[in-house]
Amino acid sequence: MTGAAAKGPVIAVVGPSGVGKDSLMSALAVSGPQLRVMRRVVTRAPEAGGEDYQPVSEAEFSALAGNGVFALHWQAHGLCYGIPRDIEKQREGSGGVLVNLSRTVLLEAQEVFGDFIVLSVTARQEVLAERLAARGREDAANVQKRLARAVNPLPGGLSRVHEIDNSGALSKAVNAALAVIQPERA
Ligand SMILES: Nc1ncnc2c1ncn2[C@@H]1O[C@H](COP(=O)(O)OP(=O)(O)OP(=O)(O)O)[C@@H](O)[C@H]1O
Ligand SMILES: O=P(O)(O)OC[C@H]1O[C@H](OP(=O)(O)O)[C@H](O)[C@@H]1O
Repeated sequence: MTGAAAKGPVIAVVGPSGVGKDSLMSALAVSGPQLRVMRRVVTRAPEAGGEDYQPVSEAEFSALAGNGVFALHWQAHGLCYGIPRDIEKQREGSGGVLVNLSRTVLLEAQEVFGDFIVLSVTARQEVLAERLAARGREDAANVQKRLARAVNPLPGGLSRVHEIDNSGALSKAVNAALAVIQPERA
């Protein structure tokens, strides 16, 4: 009789645009044993680059949402973002599933996922501006809008939040995040 494989936690990686959420998640998946990265559904143009996401049109997104495909979904930066219910399968046998979430849906996510850890990634404001400009994924107007959103606070009531400063070398942030995730998984 084989029982279901133990489920790893959902590890939300959150913070202002440009702080390094996707970079940190990719690096953690390489260096963190059995950590997985959840692929999101986003109404962003396929050629935008950056994270590995499933690009869909707004009409496709609302059909998916209407059919209950998402465990969680939200809107930000003029885009729609969805986390498929398949995340529960990804959790099985993992050390945790990393997912880039909006700070505005963290309380809902805590209810939905139960075993839930928040990595709140931070960096100095001037570092954010430099990184967004260098990345070049958004135009100047959109970069300004994203920078204005940087100061949004986390909601109260979250039970497991850890701040990860990514102002310096990415490797430093990766080690800090692993130090947090390992004991949480022990
Ligand atoms: N520690 C770091 N040092 C230098 N550059 C970094 C560091 N972390 C990330 N970057 C770079 O900064 C830019 C933004 O990183 P990334 O796209 O991972 O941020 P993000 O938080 O996912 O942004 P968004 O929310 O806009 O998707 C990228 O060009 C990335 O290569
Ligand atoms: O400011 P908040 O609400 O925390 O996040 C806003 C959006 O930015 C991030 O997505 P991406 O980095 O644009 O792909 C988040 O996942 C969210 O969708």
